[in-house]
This record gives sequence, C-alpha cells and structure tokens, in this order.
Amino acid sequence: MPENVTPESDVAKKQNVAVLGGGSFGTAMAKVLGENGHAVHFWMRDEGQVEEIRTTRINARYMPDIVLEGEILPTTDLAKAVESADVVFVAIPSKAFRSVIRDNSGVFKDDQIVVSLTKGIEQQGFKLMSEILLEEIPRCRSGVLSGPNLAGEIVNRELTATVIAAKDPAVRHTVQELLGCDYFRVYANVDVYGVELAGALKNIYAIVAGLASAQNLGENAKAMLITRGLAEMSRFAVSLGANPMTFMGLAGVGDLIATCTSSKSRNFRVGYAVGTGKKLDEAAEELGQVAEGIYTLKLVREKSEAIGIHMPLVRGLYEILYNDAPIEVVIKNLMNAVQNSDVEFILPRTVAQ
Ligand SMILES: NC(=O)C1=CN([C@@H]2O[C@H](COP(=O)(O)OP(=O)(O)OC[C@H]3O[C@@H](n4cnc5c(N)ncnc54)[C@H](O)[C@@H]3O)[C@@H](O)[C@H]2O)C=CC1
Ligand SMILES: O=C(CO)COP(=O)(O)O
Repeated sequence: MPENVTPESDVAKKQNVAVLGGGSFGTAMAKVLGENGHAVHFWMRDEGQVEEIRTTRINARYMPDIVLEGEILPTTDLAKAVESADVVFVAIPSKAFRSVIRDNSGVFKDDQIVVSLTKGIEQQGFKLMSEILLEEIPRCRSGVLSGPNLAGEIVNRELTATVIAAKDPAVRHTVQELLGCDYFRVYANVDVYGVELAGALKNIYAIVAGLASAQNLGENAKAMLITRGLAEMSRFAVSLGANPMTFMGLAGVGDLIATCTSSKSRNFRVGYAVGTGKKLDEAAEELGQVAEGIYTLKLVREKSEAIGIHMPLVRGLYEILYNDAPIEVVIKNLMNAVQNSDVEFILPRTVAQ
C-alpha cells in the first residue's frame, strides 16, 4: 500500500486518549475524539472547570454553547490522564508548553504517541513544540497537527481538514484513524518542521490581515498581503530547513486563508483592534484568549534579522505593534520598496546592493 494511504485499521475501535489543555482547541479536539467513540481523559488546571464539565458537559468559558458528547473524562490529575492514554494531544499555549511537559515528563510511557496541537514558538532558543517534545520526552513518538482549524467551527461539526505531520508512519496513521470522521479529514505530511512552522508563522499574517480589514483596504490589497505573506513565511521557513511545498498545503496556504479572512481568528481580531486605534496590550486583554502571533512576531523578527532573511511584513507589523509606528507610514514604506520577484523559487529575488 502506498505510504500516503491510511491502512484499514491500525487503531482498535475504542482508544483511551488524553487531551492536555482545557481552552478552545483542547475542547474542540476532545469533542471530535469523544464523538468518534474514544475515552477522552481531558486535563485542565482548574478544578471548577473540571467540575462544570463533569456535571454539565459544557466548557462554559471557552465553548458556552457546546455540549460535549461521548466519554469525556475531565480531570486535574495529569499523571492519571497520561497514564490512562494510548495517545496524548497537547493543546497548551507555547509559553507554558515546556513547563507542563517537563514537570510531568516521568509520567509519559515509552513509545507513547504525543501530538502537539500548539501553533507557537518557544521564546528561549526559537524551539518548536516538536523539538520540546523530543528534548523533554525522547522516549515518546511525536507528531504535530496543524491546518485551517478554527475551533469554533469544528465544535459545530463544520467541514474541516487538517494535517498530521510525523516521521513515523504509525503515528500518522493512528492520528488519522482517531480523529477522522465525516466532518473532519486528516491529511498526512512528513515535513514536521515545515507544517509546524507554517502554523506558527501564519498567526503573524492573520494579525496583518485584521489590521488591513480595519483600515478598509480593498480586496486587491487583502490578496496582496496574503500572497506576499505566503512568500515571506515560506522564504523564512525554507531557510531553516522546511520543504517549500508544505506551504502549498493545508498547513500553509490553507491556514493562511482561514485565519486571514475571518474574524473567528483571534490573531485577526487582535490586528483588527489595533487597526481601529487600540493599543496592543488593550487588544490582547480584551481578547481574553491566546493570540500566539503577538509573541511569534517578536521572535521571527529577531531571528530573520539574525539570519538575514528579508521579511518586510514582519518588520512593518513589529513597528506598528511594538514601536507605535503610524500604520499609514508603514504602508507607504512597504508600497515604495523595491519591486521584486513574484515567485522567487522561479525568479530569484533581487537583493539590494
Ligand atoms: N483555538 C483555535 O482555533 C486553535 C488553536 N490552536 C492552538 O492551540 C493552542 C492552544 O490554544 P487555545 O486552546 O485556542 O487557547 P485558549 O486561550 O482558548 O486556551 C488556553 C488554555 O491553556 C490553558 N493554560 C495556559 N497556561 C497553562 C499552564 N501553564 N498549564 C495548563 N494549562 C494552561 C488555559 O487555562 C486555557 O485553558 C495555541 O497554540 C493555538 O495557537 C490551534 C488550532 C486552532
Ligand atoms: O490556528 C487557528 C486556526 O487554524 C486559530 O487561529 P487563532 O489562534 O488566530 O484563533
């Protein structure tokens, strides 16, 4: 059978799985897994939230209108959740990802499958979540899930596709079997770094798109920003070892489309708020949920300058968010920069002398 086709069944009908993180995306994935007939050990820190889900089957803070069907087992006992599970999904924001895994590294089992759902980059050392898993729990088999996956749509069973990226084919097949259903399709990739970096980088361009929307820029401008965002993020990722073709897939262009065109994206909403004159802190505070792009922007700006990769949208957005640069000045500078190659894998970019 070809590598990219899911075998009949690697996974017995019902599995024990764990979802770590009780926010929007943890809840969305717990819901899919529960509806697919699996026992979901759903870990979160807050005892009140556990009690609420246990008694009402609703995670009121993050998904107030959604009833979680199936065998959902909320708990504050991470060790018990992980020990009970064959496969662990981690939906913890990047800022806390390492500490949660490190503090509990002893409870993971040899060869256990651990899948990151997180779209961010660690502040120290520019580490992606799969790299953190490899460092903290090298005994486990890891994968990353990324794609155009707005949690608020998935919980309403709106048709969605995603990507599981893992080197180990058994990890890819297992995750396809666990999550796939008539509203959720799981495609496979082996370019773990590319898929993961795409998911983190697109958050930056979702902020840009929100800002453009607030400024009432037209459809041409929106298309320009999304496409140049794609050029910029793939240039950066390829320089770090990602496969450029990954950016043509769901985790690249797919996720850019979903988040750059919708106010359902929290990153888009932060950009929109700043575009209407709010300060970044105020916009983030009002959101009340994680917008990873705010932190990713800082790290990518620093990294791109260190390795000499041209990222004008990153630089411009950084100036607006962190140095209070006037939006119209940044736009003017971007529009008057050197007119360069469209697709630089075909025609190399002209580098200014
Ligand atoms: N919401 C979405 O549509 C999607 C989100 N993601 C990614 O999933 C990750 C998680 O995001 P969301 O669930 O949406 O965020 P959220 O803001 O809705 O929830 C974050 C959750 O993490 C918990 N948390 C924070 N620090 C923690 C710690 N130290 N220990 C334990 N729990 C902690 C919070 O209590 C909260 O339950 C992010 O990296 C995001 O980019 C990926 C795909 C879609
Ligand atoms: O990654 C996402 C959808 O694919 C979620 O985006 P936000 O974090 O901007 O809401």
